[in-house]
Amino acid sequence: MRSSVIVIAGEYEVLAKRLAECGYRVINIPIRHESFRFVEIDPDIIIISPSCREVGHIPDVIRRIRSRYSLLPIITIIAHSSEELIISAFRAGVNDYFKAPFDTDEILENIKKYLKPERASSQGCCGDCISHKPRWQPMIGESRAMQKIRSDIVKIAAADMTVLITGETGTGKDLVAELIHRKSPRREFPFVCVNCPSLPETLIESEMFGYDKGAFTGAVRAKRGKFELAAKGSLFLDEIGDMSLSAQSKLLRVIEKKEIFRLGGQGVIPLDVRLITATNKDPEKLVAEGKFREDLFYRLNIVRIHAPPLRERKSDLLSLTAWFIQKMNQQFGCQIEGLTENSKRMMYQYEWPGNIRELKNVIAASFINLPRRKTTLMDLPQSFKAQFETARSLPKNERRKLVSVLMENNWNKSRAARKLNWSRMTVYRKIAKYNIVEKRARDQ
Ligand SMILES: Nc1ncnc2c1ncn2[C@@H]1O[C@H](COP(=O)(O)OP(=O)(O)OP(=O)(O)O)[C@@H](O)[C@H]1O
Repeated sequence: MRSSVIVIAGEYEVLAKRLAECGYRVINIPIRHESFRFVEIDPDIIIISPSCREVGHIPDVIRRIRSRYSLLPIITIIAHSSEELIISAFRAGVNDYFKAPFDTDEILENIKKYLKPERASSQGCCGDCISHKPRWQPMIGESRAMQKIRSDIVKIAAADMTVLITGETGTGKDLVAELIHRKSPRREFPFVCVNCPSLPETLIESEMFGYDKGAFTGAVRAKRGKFELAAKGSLFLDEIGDMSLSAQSKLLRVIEKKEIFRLGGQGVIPLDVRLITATNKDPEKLVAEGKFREDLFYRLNIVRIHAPPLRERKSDLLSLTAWFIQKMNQQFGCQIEGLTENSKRMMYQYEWPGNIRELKNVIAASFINLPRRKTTLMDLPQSFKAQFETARSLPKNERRKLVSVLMENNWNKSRAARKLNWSRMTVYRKIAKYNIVEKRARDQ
């Protein structure tokens, strides 16, 4: 088994030396101007250790890494921290943070916790590859919608068909994909996950189909692509709606021919994988707009599962909250029992645009204040409370809400998007959907 690879973004010589002594392969990269595409490195963990001048970039750096590597453990070391910064780091997806100066042994212990054997043996590069024995996570929720999804998963898993999972961001599509694999006859074989937008255009073929030795300058040894790595198992193509048109045509060819060729390879490799794809976009709309090939869409949309937004299954809020609190209790060595009635009320009233991921991040951030027995309103992160207040002050009707925020912000779409906690694309989409025309306040 190869040694675990630890990337340190920024400087921390003492720690780097100690990790190397412990047998880890340590790679140091700069924080600034870094693309965070670890194509060759395939790290097991990343430690972000910024200089004083770089501290403010932490949330952005974490977000950029997270967008490509949804499962990669990220730890940050902060010398001059504020509560706000730590919360932003959690919201951006960090797993753990340490305040410098820290005890090196303590951080070593924590690193071990994140280096699970299955991760250390995973292979791959862009995006995350989950190997034969992934750390499976349960799917929490007893709402009618979740019960339906569970029973659909069981039925779909047994039928070896291509699946398309749709749903807003953070609704648990990755989890659904993992469950389909886990319950399928292919469960003993790999579940390989590819984050489509993180695959650079120039590397798509070598990453997906692999290459033989000497296929191009620098190909000193043969490499298996994702399709081969997933042999007899499942290949999960996440964020398929963001795949370029040229990548789509390559994928279509493989699906139609049911075979792949390695770059520079002679033989044909028959395809034996189950394809699972997911998108947080509306695939029919992408097809209508010419952004997604219709022929490919029909090949992928054989069985469909839709993960509903959290606002439509609020009865799951309490069990999800309890689950995340329990996980954080283990992580931080706390014994929090749950939420106070006021906190619960606030959680119920909120619409959760970031869905379960947002809920998880809010709970994680509430641990910063190390609540005593129950999480009070005081413990909930300030940013969440501000978001809640904004949402509450807006009209319920979505069109009216959007118009009112646009007017408030002088029709600046970026500011309106920030205020609504939507992406700019969502703002533009909704403007089109509701036929909103920029007018003076009195005309709307
Ligand atoms: N039902 C659930 N029970 C427990 N945890 C969940 C559940 N659904 C989602 N999560 C957790 O919420 C987070 C977001 O889920 P996931 O990454 O699967 O969402 P997604 O829909 O794939 O998001 P995106 O479209 O942004 O990729 C993950 O940490 C996941 O483990």
